[in-house]
Amino acid sequence: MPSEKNKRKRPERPTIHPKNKYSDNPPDFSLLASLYPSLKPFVLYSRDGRPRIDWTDFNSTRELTRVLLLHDHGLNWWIPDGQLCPTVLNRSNYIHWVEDLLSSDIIPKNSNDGDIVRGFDIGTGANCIYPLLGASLLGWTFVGSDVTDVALEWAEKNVKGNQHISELIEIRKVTDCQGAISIEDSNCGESVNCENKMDGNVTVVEEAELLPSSFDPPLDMNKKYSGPPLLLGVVRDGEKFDFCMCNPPFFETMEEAGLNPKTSCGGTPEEMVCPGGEKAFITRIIEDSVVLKESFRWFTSMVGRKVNLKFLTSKLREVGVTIVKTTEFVQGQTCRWGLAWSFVPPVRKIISLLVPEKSSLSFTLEGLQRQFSAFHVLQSIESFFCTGGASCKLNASSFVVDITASNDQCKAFLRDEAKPPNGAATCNTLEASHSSSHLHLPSNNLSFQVSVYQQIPGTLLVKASLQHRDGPVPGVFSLIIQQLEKILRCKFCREKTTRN
Ligand SMILES: C[S@@+](CC[C@H](N)C(=O)[O-])C[C@H]1O[C@@H](n2cnc3c(N)ncnc32)[C@H](O)[C@@H]1O
Repeated sequence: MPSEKNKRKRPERPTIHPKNKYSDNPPDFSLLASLYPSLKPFVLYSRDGRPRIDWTDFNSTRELTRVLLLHDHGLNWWIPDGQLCPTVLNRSNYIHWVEDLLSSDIIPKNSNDGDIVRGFDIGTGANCIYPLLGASLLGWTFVGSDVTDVALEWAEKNVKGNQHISELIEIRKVTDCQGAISIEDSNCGESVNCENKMDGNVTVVEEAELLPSSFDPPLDMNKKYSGPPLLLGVVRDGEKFDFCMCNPPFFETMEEAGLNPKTSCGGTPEEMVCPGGEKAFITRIIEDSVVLKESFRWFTSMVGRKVNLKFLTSKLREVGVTIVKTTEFVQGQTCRWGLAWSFVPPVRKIISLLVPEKSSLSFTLEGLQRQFSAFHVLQSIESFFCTGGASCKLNASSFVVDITASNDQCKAFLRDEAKPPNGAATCNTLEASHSSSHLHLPSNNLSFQVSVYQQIPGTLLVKASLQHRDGPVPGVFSLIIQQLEKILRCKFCREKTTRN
């Protein structure tokens, strides 16, 4: 039996970078409402008296963002109706992750510019959130690029409204006339010159891989991104940056953007959608980075879907980067990933920063049948483990199930004849080679937590985390999760889904 003390040590869903202002002090809505009367109408109270925000109301989320930026960052800020409204906490996590990258000694630091850090925010949006946070929190300088008039106009307003940092941020317009530029076009600088006058939950798994530095990059000639330029043609001759960052349009269509009923962060089609979705958008950034490898120390982007993270990571290997790093950002039920790469030869030999044994596993369920929700999947997970006799605790508000299974129960999950939960009787279970009789099973209990996250409508991410990294045999854990995956896919998915 776990002691009372151990019971309390349940792994929390990692949500926030330790350097994030809110990691120890989450926003106090009640206090903020008393200080800022304009927020008052948007702070509601639950039956137990706890203050909360209606995340489904755009005006609430925008007012909260405005107040947090003012109160905690001394920033004046606003966006017009319908534009993408950032959450301060979530966006700060990305900034702090970049800060970690810059301060790590994996690649050499720039010696020329003293301590001035220069960043490039691809698609800064009307909210201009990354330059504002980077400049106010860390004194970084930025170029923030965008294509739409409204984004450019409001990004400028948001910069000019903050005189103390306005010198640090340039808003740069990207035009379609630059769109004709291809990676092979060596005259890209000309188009840029004509435009020169303008402008959650944190790291769970982090990996750094050293890749061979002498690698001839085969360029993918079959580019799918067909929009305006991203880096190549926007970055000017001779410009040097420490990093670029990007929160790309994640989706291919507004239907796919699907508008999560639990939140309303706004977002116009220009902000949310691009042909080919984030995969095409980030692939173009990768292709641009090959040409601009001397201009940036780190290239980074947010990635919305794990399946794309896999694709993009292998794309990076193809183009001959020296380092790839990934991280995970979690906010509420949403998971996003950070992807970073560099062409700079590393100063030290890091083969892998991954924990030696995988204590965290995940898979996606795509093509979820319409009648099923994340909650059905969660219940099915509980039922799978309860049927095998394990002790299960389902937490419906955080979408997690905590499971503790004994040795014998582990065996039961892995036995070929293990009964899948209701409705999945025809699913195959593990192959004979994985039969429990061959396994060295742990002598103590196996405790783990399974979480379900909504990625986009019709796609769920299921994540399982072992409670003790130094605990029982990890092979068993991974086989049990494979078993669970098979059963859930079989029960809930319309078609073949992707393994992560
Ligand atoms: C998802 S929004 C991100 C806005 C903001 N950075 C944030 O995190 O809230 C994507 C932004 O990329 C911009 N965008 C799309 N194509 C672009 C391009 N080729 N160059 C620069 N920005 C682009 C869109 O106008 C939009 O503002």
